[in-house]
Amino acid sequence: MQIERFEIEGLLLIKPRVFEDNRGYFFESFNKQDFFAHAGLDLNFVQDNESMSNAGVLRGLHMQAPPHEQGKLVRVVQGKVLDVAVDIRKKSPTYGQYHSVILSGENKHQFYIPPGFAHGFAVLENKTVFCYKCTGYYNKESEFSIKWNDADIKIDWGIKIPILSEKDEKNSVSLNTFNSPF
Ligand SMILES: Cc1cn([C@H]2C[C@H](O)[C@@H](COP(=O)(O)OP(=O)(O)O[C@H]3O[C@@H](C)C(=O)[C@@H](O)[C@H]3O)O2)c(=O)[nH]c1=O
Repeated sequence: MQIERFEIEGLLLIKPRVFEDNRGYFFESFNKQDFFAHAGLDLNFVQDNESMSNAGVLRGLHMQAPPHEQGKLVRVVQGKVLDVAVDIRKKSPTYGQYHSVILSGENKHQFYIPPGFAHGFAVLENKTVFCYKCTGYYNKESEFSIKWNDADIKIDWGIKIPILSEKDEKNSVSLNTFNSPF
């Protein structure tokens, strides 16, 4: 397992060791001990999620407020996404900045997004299966959504008119009107 860090502190890209043979492939998609040894994080995941989306779908930018905040370890089993994390930690020197990575069934990379980030992804291939582990349970009342096309964050999604949920279309707020709970 290899770990890459970025300018925005806390975000991690995990590149697992993949074993390939005549049957196909095998890899450990999560190992608590290894994660602690390599990243120094003793994560306690309580919920696993899976979604499927077609190309052009954009889910995000989502987060849950404390005490229901979530760290997320996200990956793609099949297909490809542009995955984005936006720093919304008020005291962070990189507040309002984002980092994006390509996650695909092919590269098998995983992105760890700690609490204090808004998260979203744009789907680049049909029938993309997206899986993630969360350190907190889903709590509808604590959910917030920031506009995918926020004028201050300026995310380069590579999609002009995405397919959004009704919730993301109607209930997302701009970063400049958002009072971050982090
Ligand atoms: C996220 C979630 C949704 N649901 C339900 C609520 C709703 O009826 C249906 C679809 O929910 P959503 O539209 O919120 O799904 P989605 O837009 O895929 O939400 C997800 O987006 C990505 C970007 C994230 O970061 C996740 O944390 C999560 O917010 O599933 C749960 O029961 N448990 C959950 O953990």
